[in-house]
Amino acid sequence: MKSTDETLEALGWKAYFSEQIMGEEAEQCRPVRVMAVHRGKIAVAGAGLQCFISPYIPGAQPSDDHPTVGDWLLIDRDTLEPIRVLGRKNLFKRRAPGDPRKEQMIAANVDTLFIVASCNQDFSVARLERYLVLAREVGVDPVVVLTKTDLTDTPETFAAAARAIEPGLHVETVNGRDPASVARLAAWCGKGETVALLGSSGVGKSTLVNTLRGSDNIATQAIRAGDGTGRHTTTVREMHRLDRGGWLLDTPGMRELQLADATAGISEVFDDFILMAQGCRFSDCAHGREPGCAVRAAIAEGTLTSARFDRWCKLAGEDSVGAARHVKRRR
Ligand SMILES: Nc1nc2c(ncn2[C@@H]2O[C@H](COP(=O)(O)OP(=O)(O)OP(=O)(O)O)[C@@H](O)[C@H]2O)c(=O)[nH]1
Ligand SMILES: [Zn+2]
Repeated sequence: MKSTDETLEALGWKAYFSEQIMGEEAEQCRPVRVMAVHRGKIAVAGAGLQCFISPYIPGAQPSDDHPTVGDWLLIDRDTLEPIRVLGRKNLFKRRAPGDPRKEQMIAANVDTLFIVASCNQDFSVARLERYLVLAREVGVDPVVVLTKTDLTDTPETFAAAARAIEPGLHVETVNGRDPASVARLAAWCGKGETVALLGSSGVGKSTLVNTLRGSDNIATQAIRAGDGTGRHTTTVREMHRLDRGGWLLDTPGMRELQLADATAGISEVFDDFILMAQGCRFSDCAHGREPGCAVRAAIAEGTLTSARFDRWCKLAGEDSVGAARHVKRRR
């Protein structure tokens, strides 16, 4: 066990978690955040505490929540044994490679998801929409971060295209290599805030991570030192401290998340579209040549662009089971 001057708030403790602990439990247990998951042990941090403990909760059922990185965990004050995982704000998971029936947890309790894209020929509204679907599905607030502003004369054109996806969507343009420019993301990276990043290969995620992490990673190093195995501990999943006091959950699994992991979220990004489709004469309207199709009418009137309609069809097709089910439920 190692003592630190870390407070729970600095680790991301919020009312959402404290409200889950009642009288007796509060006396016998203390909350800690899971900072890293290793084989057979987890690194946890609490108010004035950093240590490695066993991830196995005595008496837990296979269906119970098991600790993953980002989780808040109650541990026994005396034995440091894990007691239970607190209810999560959100959970990133994916189908386990090799066994699609199994789910693999990636990260929990993320406050903000940076959806990263670049201001160049790789920019794609359709791709951004997919990531937004995923953010909605997971229940995390998205911020679109458009990188490589230094390589274009018109970053605002890209930003405008992204903003048009959804009213109120946060879109920021940055030069990922320039700390002064990345400072635009400060509001989401402050003390106790947890962020994660998603985006295609080459858009500048690693560059952004390096700029956001800034100088040194004191907390992680302390945990590693406490482990006694130095810097080469095989870390499966880990939280990284950001320069501004926040935390970054950056794991290989996070970056590989696919739309297949999102199911019902499509309907939220395309909420207006789905409402419109409820006006079709036939409940199973395919919005083709059917009479009384409200969607075709909206396209003709110009209230719905055919490009957006095409994107919805494409997304709904890729995720047909989930999307169809969700649309039906809402009728
Ligand atoms: N000019 C400029 N180059 C950038 C910017 N951000 C990233 N790059 C460059 O773009 C290339 C790809 O950046 P990475 O940070 O490796 O991209 P990534 O998203 O982590 O890519 P993967 O590791 O494949 O997922 C590198 O050569 C970076 O130096 C930027 O804002 N401006
Ligand atoms: Zn229709």
